Amino acid sequence: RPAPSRSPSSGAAGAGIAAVGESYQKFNPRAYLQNNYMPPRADFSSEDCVVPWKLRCLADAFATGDIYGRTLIDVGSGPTIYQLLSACDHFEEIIATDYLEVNREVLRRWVQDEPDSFDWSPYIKYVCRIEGKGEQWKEKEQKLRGKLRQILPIDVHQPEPLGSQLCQPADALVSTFCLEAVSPDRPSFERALHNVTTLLQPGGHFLLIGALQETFYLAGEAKLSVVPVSEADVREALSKSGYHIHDFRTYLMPPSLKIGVDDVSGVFFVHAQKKAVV
Ligand SMILES: C[S@@+](CC[C@H](N)C(=O)[O-])C[C@H]1O[C@@H](n2cnc3c(N)ncnc32)[C@H](O)[C@@H]1O
Ligand SMILES: O=S(=O)(c1ccc2c(c1)CN[C@@H](CF)C2)N1CCSCC1
Repeated sequence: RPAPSRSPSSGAAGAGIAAVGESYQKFNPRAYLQNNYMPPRADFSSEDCVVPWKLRCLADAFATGDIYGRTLIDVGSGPTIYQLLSACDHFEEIIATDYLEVNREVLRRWVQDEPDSFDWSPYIKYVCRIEGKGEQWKEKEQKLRGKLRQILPIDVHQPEPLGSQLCQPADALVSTFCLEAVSPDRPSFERALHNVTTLLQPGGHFLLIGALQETFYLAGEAKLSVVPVSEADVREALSKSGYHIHDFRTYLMPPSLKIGVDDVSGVFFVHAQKKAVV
């Protein structure tokens, strides 16, 4: 008998992952954007709100000047681009990725400035303001559109998440609300992190944002399961995948933002660096 396959497609782990993939077939990008990226969660009125906090985390990380290079890959982009706004001055090419064609199409339509695309201007204006470079928001919007040259399919549960499409490891990764939202349990979360780490060159930086202690979220008809993770769980997973953690911040979701679209308790931001091979 051949040795049991260790690929994620076999056994209980494979069944859990297959169920996640099935649940995403009902994911509605427009509903997801409405739930998370429009008021009340899209509130820019105070630095204490979740959007300013998250955009500040990303802007501060890039402002160090330590994170730059030729390519940055965004893992599990979904229908959103806010997570790339502070990156676009530091990379020649940004590669967006998602599991679903519906989300890749939403991103393509935004890049092409199609009339029915989501209005990210409040986010772009805010990032221009906190970066303090005097950049006009339309300038940053066009700059990001110009850098977003590839929008690729991805599956973080595969040992090679991008299949054979990646010619060389990226200089940096970004991933927001993806790994915990697509993993049925902690071991698959850790394996997914290990898999995406193969996309990053040694010494490369990873900006990882996610949900703390969340068990579900809604996106139209879809109700998606989320593996609840704590700060310690995230730190352990990063350590197992060979990262050094430069910065770890958490944000506690205020009751006013607990609006029934999920049961998230908080948000984490990590600036991690893949250890160079010695
Ligand atoms: C909660 S959304 C995050 C979207 C976006 N990054 C954000 O910050 O809002 C999770 C995303 O993971 C994608 N996804 C689902 N299964 C995946 C898989 N196996 N590998 C990679 N991405 C997957 C979904 O299509 C969805 O766009
Ligand atoms: O923290 S958010 O409200 C947010 C944004 C996205 C998500 C969640 C929370 C929680 N559920 C996740 C499901 F995976 C998706 N936020 C939305 C505005 S921009 C900063 C992030």
